[in-house]
Amino acid sequence: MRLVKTALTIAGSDSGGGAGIEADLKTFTAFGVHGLVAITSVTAQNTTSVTAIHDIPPEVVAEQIRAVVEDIGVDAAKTGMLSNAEIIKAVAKTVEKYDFPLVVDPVMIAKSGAPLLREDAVDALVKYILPLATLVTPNRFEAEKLSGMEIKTVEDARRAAKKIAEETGAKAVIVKGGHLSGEYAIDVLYHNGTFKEYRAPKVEGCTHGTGCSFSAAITANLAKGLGLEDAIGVAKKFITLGIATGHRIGHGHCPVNQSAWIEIPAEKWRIYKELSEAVRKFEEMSPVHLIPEVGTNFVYSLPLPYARTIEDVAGVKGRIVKYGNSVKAVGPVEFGVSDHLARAVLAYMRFYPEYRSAINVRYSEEIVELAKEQGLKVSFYDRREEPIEVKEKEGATIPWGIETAVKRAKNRPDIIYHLGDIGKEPMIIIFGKNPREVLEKVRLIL
Ligand SMILES: Nc1ncnc2c1ncn2[C@@H]1O[C@H](COP(=O)(O)OP(=O)(O)OP(=O)(O)O)[C@@H](O)[C@H]1O
Ligand SMILES: Cc1ncc(COP(=O)(O)O)c(N)n1
Repeated sequence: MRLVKTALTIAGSDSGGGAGIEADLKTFTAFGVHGLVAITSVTAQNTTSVTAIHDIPPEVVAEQIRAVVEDIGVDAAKTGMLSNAEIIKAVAKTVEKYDFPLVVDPVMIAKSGAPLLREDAVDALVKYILPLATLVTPNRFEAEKLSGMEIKTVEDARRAAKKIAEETGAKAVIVKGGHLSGEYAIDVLYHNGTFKEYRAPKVEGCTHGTGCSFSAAITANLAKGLGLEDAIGVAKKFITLGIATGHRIGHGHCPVNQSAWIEIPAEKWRIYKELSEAVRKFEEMSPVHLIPEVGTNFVYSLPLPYARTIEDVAGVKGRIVKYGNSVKAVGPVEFGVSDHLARAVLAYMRFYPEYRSAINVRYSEEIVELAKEQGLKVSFYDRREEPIEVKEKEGATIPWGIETAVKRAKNRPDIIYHLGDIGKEPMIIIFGKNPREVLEKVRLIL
């Protein structure tokens, strides 16, 4: 029995790795599905433009499909860029022999504006491929072309989805709302005579390859056995995260980040383990004199671009407190449990992205002097210099303080302290790349 599920993408290659086959394979991997490919066309492409297109002979496209279906087996398939009518006919003739679910992303024009489907091939797509589709995933412009209607609102999208399904014989149609105006990205599914909406807040981010990755995510989840509506629900979460966390590469439309889906949970687990271990070691050191009145926290953040809010930073729930002659973590390591120190590390990471961990300890002149003697770089900020507009903004003091201290220092400071204010205890914060490095600095001042 084959334990791993397989998904096949029949699509073009994007040398920029943002869309096409490359996006599909990364998406399949993110869902733990083994990816198979039938390449239809090789494009020379980056984030700004498509500069060459070389179509693969139709019989070679068909043979790639046959080769993998007959040996490995395909649990679900998708099509992307099909480029010309001959390839479309060859693909239709081949896939109709098999009974796997088929998601059709009717790719027509790249985000950068280049046509990826010949004008005269649209009819072939409608005639040969759409009748075989389990789901068709047009964006606004593709849906306008396929339905012959103008789409400006979600209501228009509903009518277009129904019309495309009824006229082409596709089993289901989802008209995507990425190109519609409004604060939500709303996709409208028409399936079994009913409508369902999928919505997510529109995010600022990277959108090259969204359509490819979205349809690949649906395909992967169909391969895993989810029903169509559930598969789309997962894909919607996946694509929203991928857009929000895209790496800003190239000079044009940056690509969706397909790894975020697995990288964030994996990183969170590593952070949890490393920080828990470091907290245990800190307890063993029993540094009672380093614990301030408000307690100590010890934090470790997700790397950028995933570190966005305090929810992305792990800390000790209830902080670390004095307990007789020892120190004790009140609760376990969790994400989103630190406020002040998490803000400090997020602010510090804006200048030094690799420095993701920090601990706060009691302020005293001796500790600061000792740190300097040990070769640690020290900087500070003065809460009395805080501008009024910063004071009035909730949660803005610490980022302002860290920025001020970082800018004041000639070199990267290992330690930043402040002398307190009315009702605010003075404090020292020690930064490091990871909890282990932070502990080494704590040892130096012990
Ligand atoms: N800025 C955004 N924020 C959140 N979701 C978005 C955004 N833009 C697009 N989406 C979602 O991404 C998915 C793909 O939609 P889109 O309309 O961008 O497809 P597309 O134009 O085919 O993509 P592409 O051609 O870039 O590959 C849909 O679920 C859509 O709602
Ligand atoms: C090979 C290939 N397939 C599909 C797309 C569409 O993606 P986008 O509209 O995001 O450019 C593309 N640019 N290249």
